[in-house]
Amino acid sequence: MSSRLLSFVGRTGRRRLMSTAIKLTTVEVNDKTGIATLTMCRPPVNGQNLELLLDIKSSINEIKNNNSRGLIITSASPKVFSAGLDILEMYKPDQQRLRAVWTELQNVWCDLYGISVPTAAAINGHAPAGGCLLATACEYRVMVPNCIIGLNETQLGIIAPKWLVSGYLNILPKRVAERALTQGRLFTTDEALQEGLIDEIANSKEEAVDKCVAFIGTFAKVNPVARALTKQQFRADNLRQFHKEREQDVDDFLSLVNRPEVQKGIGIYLEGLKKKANKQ
Ligand SMILES: CCCCC/C=C\C/C=C\C=C\CC(=O)SCCNC(=O)CCNC(=O)[C@H](O)C(C)(C)COP(=O)(O)OP(=O)(O)OC[C@H]1O[C@@H](n2cnc3c(N)ncnc32)[C@H](O)[C@@H]1OP(=O)(O)O
Repeated sequence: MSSRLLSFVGRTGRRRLMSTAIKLTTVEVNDKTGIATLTMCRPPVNGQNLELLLDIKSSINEIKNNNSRGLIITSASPKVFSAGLDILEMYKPDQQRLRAVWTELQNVWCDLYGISVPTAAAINGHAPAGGCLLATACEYRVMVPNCIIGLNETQLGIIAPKWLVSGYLNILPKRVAERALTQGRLFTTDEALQEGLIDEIANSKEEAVDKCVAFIGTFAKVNPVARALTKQQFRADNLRQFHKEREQDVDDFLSLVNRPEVQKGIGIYLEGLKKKANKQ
């Protein structure tokens, strides 16, 4: 939960500041299907800052504990599923906060990747980098047309750590994953379908959610314990490896982000994003 300062004029005519708690995710459980939809709501692009990551983590835990039959992750933004890590968190960063951001990204990934109920992503917009990470942590992906998805880290001059790549490797043939990662390729919706990075295309967010519901429905007659243990068997090696390396991974991330040439690169990248947004 993030807290925001709201400014308003009180009866005395003085401007007052009020601190309110604003949740950056919502969880809605459908009474009929028992499926929970986790929606990210951090405009404009669901940039993954510390607060959004904490809220995603707490929503996943809520779903774990409320006996939902499945989890669908989607976005409240009309054009973007998630633009990945909020680049502002990495620019001239406060060190403790930067450490917390990466730790929470790790937490979100392992909670979503490891949850026992069926998971699906209704990708209702662009999903680069950390957006792709969330989608590939799920078991099924449905995406709307004319968007992009992929791990573009090498395009940014950085290496995606192993755990970030492992979702990719669960889905794509090794040959395709290696080429896409070394190129920092962002797939269009059609290309993603062709390569198997997504499972279906839907013409709207609503249709994407419906298709995710239908996927989760395919498990209706499967014993949930047997299903969960089978999923765990497939994912346990990646999770074990991740837990071995997670502390070192945080240190590596911090030292990478703090390098002067990386800081310079992030500054230029941010400028480019802002210029592009102003042109539109
Ligand atoms: C850059 C070097 C990083 C070095 C870090 C070192 C180590 C990290 C190791 C690994 C980390 C990997 C995980 C990551 O997720 S890194 C993040 C990578 N994400 C991206 O490259 C996506 C960038 N965004 C886009 O491509 C487009 O915004 C997008 C296709 C998602 C949407 O396009 P659209 O046209 O709809 O929107 P825009 O006009 O581009 O953006 C609107 C608004 O939002 C701001 N913004 C966009 N993305 C981000 C972001 N990731 N973080 C912060 N802010 C973002 C953009 O600047 C616009 O803002 P404003 O000008 O309106 O204020």
